[in-house]
Amino acid sequence: SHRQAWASQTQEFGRATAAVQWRIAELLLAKAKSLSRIRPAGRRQYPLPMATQIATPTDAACIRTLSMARTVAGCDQSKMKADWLPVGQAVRQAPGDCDWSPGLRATDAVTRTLMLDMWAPGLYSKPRCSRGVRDGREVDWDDGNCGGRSCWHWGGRMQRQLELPQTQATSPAELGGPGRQPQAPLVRQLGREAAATQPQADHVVDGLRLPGRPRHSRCLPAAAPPTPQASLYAPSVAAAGAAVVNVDVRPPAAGVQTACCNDIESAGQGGEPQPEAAQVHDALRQVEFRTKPQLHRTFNRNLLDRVFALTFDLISTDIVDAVADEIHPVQPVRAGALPGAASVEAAAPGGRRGCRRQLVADWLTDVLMVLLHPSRRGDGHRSDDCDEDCDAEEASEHQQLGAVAMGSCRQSMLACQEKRSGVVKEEMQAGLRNFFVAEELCAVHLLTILLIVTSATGIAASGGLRRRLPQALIIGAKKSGTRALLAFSALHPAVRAAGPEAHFFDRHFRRGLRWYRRRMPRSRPAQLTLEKTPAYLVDPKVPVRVRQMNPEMKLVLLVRDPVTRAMSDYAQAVDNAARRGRPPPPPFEQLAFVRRPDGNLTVNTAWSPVRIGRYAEHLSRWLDQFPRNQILVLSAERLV
Ligand SMILES: Nc1ncnc2c1ncn2[C@@H]1O[C@H](COP(=O)(O)OS(=O)(=O)O)[C@@H](OP(=O)(O)O)[C@H]1O
Repeated sequence: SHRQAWASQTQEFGRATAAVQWRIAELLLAKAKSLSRIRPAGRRQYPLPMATQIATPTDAACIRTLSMARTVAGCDQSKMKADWLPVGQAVRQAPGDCDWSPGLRATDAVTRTLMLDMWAPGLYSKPRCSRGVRDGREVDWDDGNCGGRSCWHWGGRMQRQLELPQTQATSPAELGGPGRQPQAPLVRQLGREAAATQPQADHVVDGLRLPGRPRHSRCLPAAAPPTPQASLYAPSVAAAGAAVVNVDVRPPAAGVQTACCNDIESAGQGGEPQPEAAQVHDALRQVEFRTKPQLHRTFNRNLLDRVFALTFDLISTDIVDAVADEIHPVQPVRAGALPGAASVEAAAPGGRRGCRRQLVADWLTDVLMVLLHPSRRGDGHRSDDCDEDCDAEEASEHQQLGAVAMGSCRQSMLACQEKRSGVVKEEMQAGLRNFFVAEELCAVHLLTILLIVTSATGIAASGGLRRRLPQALIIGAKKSGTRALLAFSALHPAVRAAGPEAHFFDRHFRRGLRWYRRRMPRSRPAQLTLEKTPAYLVDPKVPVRVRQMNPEMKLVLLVRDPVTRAMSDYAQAVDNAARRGRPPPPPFEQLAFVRRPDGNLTVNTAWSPVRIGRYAEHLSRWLDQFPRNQILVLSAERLV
C-alpha cells in the first residue's frame, strides 16, 4: 500500500510538472515567434544548436516536440512549416520543399531564420503518412498514427543530423539505416509497453487540454540512457508517471554524442528484436523501489553534468533584454525586482544591460544552488556528508567528553558546510560565467535551462523559494514510525520536509530561530514545511516554546503500542552499543522493572523507554498549550 501511495503521489507530481512544461512551452513558442523579429538582418547566423523534446507520459500524450530548426537555403518556408509540425514528414518531395532527408547536403547552407514550433497531437490530430525513399527503398513516414506500418521517426532523424558536423555530408548509413544495430533495447521495450496500453481520453490539466495517447504511438517516454547524455531523467520517473524532459544540446566538442532521440528512431524501425520480458521486469522493479529523493539525486547529477557541458556559441545582444522580459512572468529578473538589484545595477559593468545579465546569472546561480546541491535541499533525507560525519563523531564524543564536545562538533559541521557550499557556489558561478563567455545570452538556451529546472522541481518557477520555519511538527513518539511518516508526507509536492532531526525546541533553542530556519528546506509559499523530532513529545519545556514561536502550529503525534515501542527503543540501544563496540545494556526485563521496598516488582517508569510510552502524561502538557484541533494523533499500527 505504501508503494501504491507513492505511485499515486508521484503521478500527481508528474501532472503538476506537465502543466508547468506546457506553460514554459508556450513561452518558448512565443519567444520563437518574436526571435525572428528581434534579430536584425545581417547579424550573426544561428547554427542549429539543439532540439528539445518534452515527453509527458503522465498525460499519456505521445510526445510534444518543441524543436528549433533552421530553414535551408531555397526552402519554401510555408511548406517547411507544414512538414515540420507532425513528426515524420521529412523527405524532399519537390524542389523547394524543405529537405530533411538523409541525403541532405545543405547543412552548411546559411541559416536564414530561426524557426521554432511545437508539435502536439491534440493540435494536429489528423494522421499524416507519406511515402519516401530511404536507403534506396520506399518507406512510410509516420507521425505515430500510421496504423502500425513500419515508419521512421522524424524526431530521431533530426537528432542524428544535429550530431553531424555541419560540413559533413550525411549518408543514410551514417544516419542510422535499417542495418544499424539498435542501441537501447530497454527504450524500445518501455515504448512497446506504453504503446500496448489502451489510448486514453483527452483531459484537462490546469486549464490546458492534454490529448490522450494516439493508438499507434511510437513516441516513447524517456528511458534508461545508453550514455549519460541520453536522458536527463531516469526511466523510473517516466514509468512512475512523472513528466520527462530530454534536452539535447549539440555539444561544442567533436565526439560528444547526444543520444536522446536515436533510440526513438531505432524504435521506429521494423524487424527489431523482441524485448525480453525479464529485462522489462528488471527495469520496472528498479522503478518501483526508487524513492523521490533518490530520483532527484540521480537527476541532479545528470543535470549538473549537462548544464556545465553547455557552451553557448550562439549569441545576440538583443536577445538579452527579450529574455529578461520573457522570464519576467516566470521569475522576476528585472532590475529592481530582486533584493539588492539597485546596487548591482549601479556596480554592473555595461550599465543596465550588463546588470540585467548579472541578475539573470545570479538568479540562475541561486536556483541551481538550491536544486543541485544536496546539502541545500532537505529532501527528507540526510544528504550532507558534513552532517553525517558530525553525527557519528558527535555520538562517540558525546559519550566520552560530554556536552562540550557536541558544541565543537556542531561548529566544525557548520564550518564544513560553509566551506562546501562556498566551493559549490564558486563552481556554479564559474559554470555560469561560461554561459556568458561571449558576454551574451541566448534566449533559447536560458529558457531551456528554465525548462530543466522547473522539471526538476515539478513546481512552477514562480514564487519565492526560501527557507521557512515549519508550520507542522511531528512531535513523536520515538520509535513509532515517525521517519516513515515524514518520508511519506514528503512525497507530496506540497510538502517539504526537513531531513535530519533539528532538536531545536529541546536541545538548540538558544541558537535562535535563524539557526532553526537554516535547518529547513527551501519551499515555496504554497508548500508546507514539516519537521520531525520525536524527542519533543517528552521534553516538558517544548510545548511552551513551540507555542511562543507559532501558536498556529499543527502537531502530529504518532503513537505505537507502548510495550512494542519500548522494545524497539531498547533494541536500538543494543544495536547502538554493538556498533560502537560497547558492552550491551542489561536485559530488557532487568531495566523495565524495579523492586519496590516491599520486595515486589513494579514497572520502572523512570526508565526512558517506558517513560516515553506514557503518552497521556506527555500529551496533557501539549493540550495545555494547544487546542485539540491542532493535534493529530495517529496510530502507528494502523499507519504502518
Ligand atoms: N513503513 C514502515 N512499516 C513498518 N514499520 C515501520 C515503517 N517505517 C518504520 N517502521 C518502524 O518504526 C520504527 C522506527 O520508528 P521511528 O522512525 O519513529 O524511529 S526514530 O524515533 O526516528 O528513531 C521501527 O520499529 P522497530 O523495527 O520495531 O524498531 C521501524 O521498523
